[in-house]
Amino acid sequence: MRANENPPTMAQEYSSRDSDNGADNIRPAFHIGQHDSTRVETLTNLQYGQVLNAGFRFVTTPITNAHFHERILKLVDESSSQANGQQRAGLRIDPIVTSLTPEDTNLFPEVYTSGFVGYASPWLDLCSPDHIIASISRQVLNLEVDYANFCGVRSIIIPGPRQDSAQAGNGRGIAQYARAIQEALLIGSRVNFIIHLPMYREPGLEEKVTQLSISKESQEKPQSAEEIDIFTTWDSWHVIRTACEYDARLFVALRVPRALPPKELQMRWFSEPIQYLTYSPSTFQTNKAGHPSLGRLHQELIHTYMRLKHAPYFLLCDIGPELQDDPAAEHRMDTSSASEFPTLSDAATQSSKGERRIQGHNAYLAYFRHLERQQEPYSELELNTLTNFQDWLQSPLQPLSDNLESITYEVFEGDPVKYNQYEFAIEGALREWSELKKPTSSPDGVVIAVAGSGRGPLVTRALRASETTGVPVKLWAVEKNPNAYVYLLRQNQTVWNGRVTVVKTDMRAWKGPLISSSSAEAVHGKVDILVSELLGSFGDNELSPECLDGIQHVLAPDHGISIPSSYTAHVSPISTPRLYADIKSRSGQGGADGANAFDTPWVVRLFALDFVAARGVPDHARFQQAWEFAHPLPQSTMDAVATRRSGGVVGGGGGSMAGGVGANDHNARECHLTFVCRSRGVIHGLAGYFEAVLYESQIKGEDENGDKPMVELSTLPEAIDRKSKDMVSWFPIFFPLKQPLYFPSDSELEVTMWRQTDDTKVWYEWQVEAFRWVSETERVKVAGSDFCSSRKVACLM
Ligand SMILES: C[S@@+](CC[C@H](N)C(=O)[O-])C[C@H]1O[C@@H](n2cnc3c(N)ncnc32)[C@H](O)[C@@H]1O
Repeated sequence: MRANENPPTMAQEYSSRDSDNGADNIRPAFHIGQHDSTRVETLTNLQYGQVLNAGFRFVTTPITNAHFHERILKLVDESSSQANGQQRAGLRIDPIVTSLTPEDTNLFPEVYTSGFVGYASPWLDLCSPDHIIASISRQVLNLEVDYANFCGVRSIIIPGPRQDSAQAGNGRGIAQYARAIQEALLIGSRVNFIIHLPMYREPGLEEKVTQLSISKESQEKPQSAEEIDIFTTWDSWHVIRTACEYDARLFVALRVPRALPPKELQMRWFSEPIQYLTYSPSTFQTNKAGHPSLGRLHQELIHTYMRLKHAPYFLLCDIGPELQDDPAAEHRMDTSSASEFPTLSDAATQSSKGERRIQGHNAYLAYFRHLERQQEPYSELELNTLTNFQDWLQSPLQPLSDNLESITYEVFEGDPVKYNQYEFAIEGALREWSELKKPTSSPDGVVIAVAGSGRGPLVTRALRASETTGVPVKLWAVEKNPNAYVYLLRQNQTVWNGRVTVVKTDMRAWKGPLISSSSAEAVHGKVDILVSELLGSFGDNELSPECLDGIQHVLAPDHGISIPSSYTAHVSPISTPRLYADIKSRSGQGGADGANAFDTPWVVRLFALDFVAARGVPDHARFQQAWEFAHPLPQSTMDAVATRRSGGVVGGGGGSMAGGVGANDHNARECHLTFVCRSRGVIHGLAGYFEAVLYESQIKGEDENGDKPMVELSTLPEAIDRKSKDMVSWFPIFFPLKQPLYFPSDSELEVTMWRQTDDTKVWYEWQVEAFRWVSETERVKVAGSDFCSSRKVACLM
């Protein structure tokens, strides 16, 4: 995990224990709330109790009532006639919505109010091209937000932009909507804002929401299937949250459609801050027994979303329960309209909603409880570690310049997969030594040095490999951390039976195994197998190349090998709005982490993300290799480095790269990669991974296919299961962009990265540009990120 801080543990409320069958299975818990779109007044205490008794955890409430709606409609009417006169006089005076009166609302602060989720008036039209309607809508929203905030309501759902209004004026409507939300965020300073949006706009299913006023002709014409652009709702959301600067109090309530869109869009939403998944009767199908159910794809979607640490809640809309004890409820049923929300301005459309209040509505809730029980239980690893670390930003470790604590080593040692792979690799190498009769640097056996031994787990594995293969070894443990050195000495006494020689030194200053110190000058021997684990989440970011270069001179020149023998860094551009918001809020805070929050790569278990690059495009894979390092370096490179360093002071033949101008130039790298993106989107940075070849056998035809077996590590999502399944020692690294970079559909994202080095430090630089083909031969740049630099990622000193 390369973790030096721990996230808060997964709260118990995020999981449910299955005690039905006596098993101790913990699985994601479903929090299910209820929304009734015909409700025009706050629930009474009794009604609230009924909803809870029916098995719901929370319920939505209107903030204002029908009286207020009527007052506003009157204001719209009056203002519209006045506006005609003003327009003729060349004036534009916006009407003023006066404050709420006790008649305008039934919501008052009560002990249970914080259990309510406010639902802003559905008849608002914040995008309206009619400035009177837009202005009144905005003012009403502000009043409702302010009042709900006062009452202690902690979340308010706001119906998303009306499509017909939003489309008017070339996106002006959405901008207007976004601006109104931004203003409301300032007013309701303690409230979370949740924008209720469909996953995508389904032609013909566009809700006929009642409005303050809009002419019938402006209702959109039905779209044909080919015309559907499934990203338009996401576009609107992107405009809104961008205008609100990724405010941490802004979320989405996602209306799940009956026909799910392609995975691409599902994953796009997965990466967004979804607070609720909302379902109405139309989402469901009926099973053979006549009960509501959801198809396999819907179940998969729920399963995927429920693995999130902050999993969305479910909001069941218009499925009951009937609140019969309230006389007004009956009345509401009779007068509600066929549209989703009641209107006073269009009585003609009113009809009974009785048919939508399906009998046996609790079947929906029962079905969701059934789905809850179907969720796969968390594995031990998920429960104790992986879920907690989801999207949790950590500073990369710097084991060279810092001395790690025992607890950090303990975390490393908790992952057997890495150590198993190392043991296989050492076994393979030892077999090679015995089968090919390779020379050894000591008469007592193959000389193995574990460089950077930590508390010694690789030493233990090397001893085990020797026992398994029957190949005798001489073992050296080299560690610069003085505290870990004490631990290693103790391990040698208590566990390794004195079979290991422990040396406390920076490996770059080590002169090799001491053969004799009796004469005036100490004699040092060579090492046959150099084992090290100095890899970071991006492979080279913990300075493995520099450290190994520095110790290479102790390796037997003709036959010595390094485990690992090579490692590669890989990147992919990703959309991670939640991480962006997190980094943005840190960057405003100052402090060690905050000041340069965008100039730092972060180690993070990326989870709520969307890989924007297409898969399977020849030469433009979703994950691409940035660069590679291999060990040992060819002698010619070492000679060139030595020449460059010749002016510097390097103690006793050590290989330190420090001390001479340009001595580390050979470890600089650069890459320029092109990623193809079919759908439009936004990226917030680059996900970084690594792969390492620990050992590749020199004995041909050794495995069942006659190939040379390879022992590898990989953190790449596409390869980890094949190469090092269940390995959790490393989480990915994230290179953030200072500003989100939006790109149109069919774009190419060009990523340029540098591994920079001088004689004291190593750092990364990165930049992304978006291009689009405008003809067969011409490509134009459509967007570009700032130039980003980690300034200093790791110190060589
Ligand atoms: C990532 S830890 C691995 C520890 C151990 N091998 C394991 O797998 O648990 C890297 C270790 O290398 C040590 N190290 C890093 N650079 C070193 C250097 N230049 N010389 C000696 N030790 C070094 C660190 O102190 C740390 O103990």
